[in-house]
Amino acid sequence: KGEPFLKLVEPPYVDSVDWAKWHVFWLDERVVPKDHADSNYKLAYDNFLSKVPVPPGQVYAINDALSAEGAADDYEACLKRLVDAKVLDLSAATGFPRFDLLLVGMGPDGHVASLFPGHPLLNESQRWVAFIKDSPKPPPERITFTFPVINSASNIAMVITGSSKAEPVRRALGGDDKSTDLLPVQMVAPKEGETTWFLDKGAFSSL
Ligand SMILES: O=C1O[C@H](COP(=O)(O)O)[C@@H](O)[C@H](O)[C@H]1O
Repeated sequence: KGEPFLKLVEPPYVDSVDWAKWHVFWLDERVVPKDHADSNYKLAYDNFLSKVPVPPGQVYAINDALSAEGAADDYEACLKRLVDAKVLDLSAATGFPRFDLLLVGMGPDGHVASLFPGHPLLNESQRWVAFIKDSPKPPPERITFTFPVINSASNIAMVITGSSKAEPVRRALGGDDKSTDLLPVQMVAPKEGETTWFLDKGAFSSL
């Protein structure tokens, strides 16, 4: 996951980044302990954050001692405190937080973050961070940024690998999708930002 960004931990890139300016968040997280094999924090820490000097106080993991509801409330409150402290901007267009860059993956079913096809959370319009307890992909309990937050970002990097993702990539980018229900990946449409797609041969193979 996020393979192109792993180059950043290697020379010459690692020395060309001002890591002290970074604040790192999770677009979605599974409600499991931070050292659990399913933890997105663990994935990012093991492969990326343990290798670069981002100040630990600027790495915002979820509170894994809380329930899914509690962790979503706590993460949203954390974002609101960072807006008050002027660490995080609000989008003038939407009133939701405006992240500089979101690194977004996609599942073979077209889900992004923990926003799954046909789930009521796709229509969440008020919350910044929501919880889900019936994720069709295990583990079932997660928290996730909502679409208003995703679509307020300045830049979105869609990083998608593997032929199992070719069909939803085709629906999103092929320009000939006649389906009436949009896949979550088709709902990624930043209002004032730019989306860049990073696809390997497998993910690109139906285009
Ligand atoms: O569960 C999740 O799945 C997607 C995609 O995962 P992949 O294993 O099919 O690459 C991911 O982007 C999301 O953030 C994650 O929590």
